[in-house]
Amino acid sequence: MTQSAKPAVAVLGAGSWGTALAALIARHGHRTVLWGRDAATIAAIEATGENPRYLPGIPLPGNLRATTALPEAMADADLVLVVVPSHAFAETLRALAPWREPGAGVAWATKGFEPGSGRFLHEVAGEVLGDEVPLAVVTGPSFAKEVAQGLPTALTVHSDDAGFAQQVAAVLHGPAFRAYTGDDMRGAELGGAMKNVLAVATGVADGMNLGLNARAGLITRGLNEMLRLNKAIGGRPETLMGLAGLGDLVLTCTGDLSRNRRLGLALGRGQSIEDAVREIGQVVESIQTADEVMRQADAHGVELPIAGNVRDVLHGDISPGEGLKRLMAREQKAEYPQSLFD
Ligand SMILES: NC(=O)C1=CN([C@@H]2O[C@H](COP(=O)(O)OP(=O)(O)OC[C@H]3O[C@@H](n4cnc5c(N)ncnc54)[C@H](OP(=O)(O)O)[C@@H]3O)[C@@H](O)[C@H]2O)C=CC1
Ligand SMILES: O=C(CO)COP(=O)(O)O
Repeated sequence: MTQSAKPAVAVLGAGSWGTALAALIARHGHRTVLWGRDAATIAAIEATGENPRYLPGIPLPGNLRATTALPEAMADADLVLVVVPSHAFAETLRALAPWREPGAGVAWATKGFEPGSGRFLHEVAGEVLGDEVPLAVVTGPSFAKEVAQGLPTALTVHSDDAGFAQQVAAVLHGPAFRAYTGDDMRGAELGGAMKNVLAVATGVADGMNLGLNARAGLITRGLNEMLRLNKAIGGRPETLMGLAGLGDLVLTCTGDLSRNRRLGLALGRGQSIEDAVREIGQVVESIQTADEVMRQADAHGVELPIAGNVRDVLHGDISPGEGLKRLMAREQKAEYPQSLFD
């Protein structure tokens, strides 16, 4: 640990969420270095104290440093927080590994699975970094813009290493930010990934003006899909009933700051996926995550009608209207054929 009692933190990924988390941590008095690959964005942060591309108009704390040099960001960092999109997760871990200080744990706020393999991110991290490195996932209902603005937020940090979960939570916890801890990495990662796919569904319904009943029905049955897959993959039900599941599901399904919801809204209004993604101009994790969620579901023999229809709409195989028809035509059944809480 550095001279001051507070751990020094390297935040890797200078998009909206990496910048917001780095600003939060710097405000808490930690030596914080934000790494990003785009020289123009990093230079602008250093020169103007603002991230003009991802968080325009929001002042960043004066003690936050930014760099494009990974070794510089990693030097003397007691804790590493990875906040790149899921498609860049493995390559970022491989890049940071040689520069990690001995004893420094690695946490991530990325949501999704490894594209292509469908592996959980903690599995990827364990393989790339080895068993000895403390790992944690940071997840929960948290729009970057609101965190950057200092608005009250609660999220959760899950790790197999209780001490590391506590260290990461302590770095994040502050006057406007509550960080809880838990030890269910699988459930926490599943919740963060699945809510993005389900947000597309509610966005589509709202884009088609299907009403508030439809939205509430999709959120609730979406939670049911999360709980069912969670049971199959060995996550704990309470994780999905908390910040990592229900909390993030409600936020993303109802809040127009969500890029995944906005994608659904655009599709429901008849826009093409290409145009919608171009207009959003930021990462929309559901596009890859829908495939990986369905890969997990198929592997475990779990039926996920909402997520499956989202996947088919995102592939362009069916229209949003056809997706709706399919969901409404499903057989009548018990709400909980078996308990998901045992
Ligand atoms: N924004 C939010 O409110 C929240 C986001 N998340 C999650 O955080 C993760 C990051 O998303 P977010 O910050 O929002 O995304 P943004 O679209 O805001 O930013 C993406 C960032 O990732 C960078 N990037 C893309 N590819 C690579 C790569 N191969 N190597 C290094 N950097 C790369 C981009 O760099 P460049 O500009 O050069 O393309 C950019 O800095 C996602 O998994 C998301 O789900 C979680 C909670 C909240
Ligand atoms: O994960 C998020 C909020 O918790 C951000 O959601 P979007 O990626 O849909 O914007």
